[in-house]
Amino acid sequence: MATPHISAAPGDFAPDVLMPGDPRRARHIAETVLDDARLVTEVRGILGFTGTYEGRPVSVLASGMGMPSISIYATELFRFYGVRRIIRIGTAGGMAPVLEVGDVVIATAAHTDSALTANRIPGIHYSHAPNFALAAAAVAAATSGTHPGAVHAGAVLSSDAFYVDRPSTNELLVRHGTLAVEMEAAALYAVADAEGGQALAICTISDLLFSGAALSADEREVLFDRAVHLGLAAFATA
Ligand SMILES: O=P(O)(O)O[C@H]1O[C@H](CO)[C@@H](O)[C@H]1O
Ligand SMILES: O=c1cc[nH]c(=O)[nH]1
Repeated sequence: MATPHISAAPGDFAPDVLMPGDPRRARHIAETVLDDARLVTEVRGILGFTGTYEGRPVSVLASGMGMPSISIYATELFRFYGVRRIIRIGTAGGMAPVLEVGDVVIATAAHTDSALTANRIPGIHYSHAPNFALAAAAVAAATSGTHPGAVHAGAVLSSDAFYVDRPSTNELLVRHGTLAVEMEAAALYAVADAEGGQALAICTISDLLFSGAALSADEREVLFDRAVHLGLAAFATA
């Protein structure tokens, strides 16, 4: 049973899926974190693998960039492949001055400028929230000492645009507690709600909007191990 965007066979995906934006990050996770990982789909170069982690089946599938793209993959996984939980392993731009490059943000809420989710329930300002058990388990793993390093929990902005100049909007968002900007979490949370699944986004800060500090593209591809292990801990304990 292939879908328009996934060529895997029934049963190829585990119920738990890690979802980075970048297909090469999906391959890196499969090759360095999972045991016995095998490629299960590569339509449009969006790579998906299934293996095990500490004996539990886990899949990893790239989402591509932006809310339309992650909405397609998350919907097809929940609706047609029996997937129950998706954790986005993303990068994000740091907005709040407390953040440093390499910090991890567990997205306990996602604001958005996108009409994609606003149109789901006309007239309603939809609340984009992760599954509470997954978020609580990731926060607990972050504070357990097993995965040291700065981890923050709070709201992100899921933006439709990467290249956009809106300093006053960003300032207001930070004043209202927003930590970082990325481009998928809100849509993932809305799809999970609509499809009866569970979702969470854990993002590594790849650059700082207020200082210009940034990871290189190569570093962005691999420097998210802490986020991956927090996600795997959340799957195991939620
Ligand atoms: O690194 P990923 O997971 O793709 O996430 C961030 O990076 C991309 C933009 O460069 C957007 O997808 C944004 O959300
Ligand atoms: O600034 C950034 C960095 C990563 N992802 C984004 O969407 N924005």
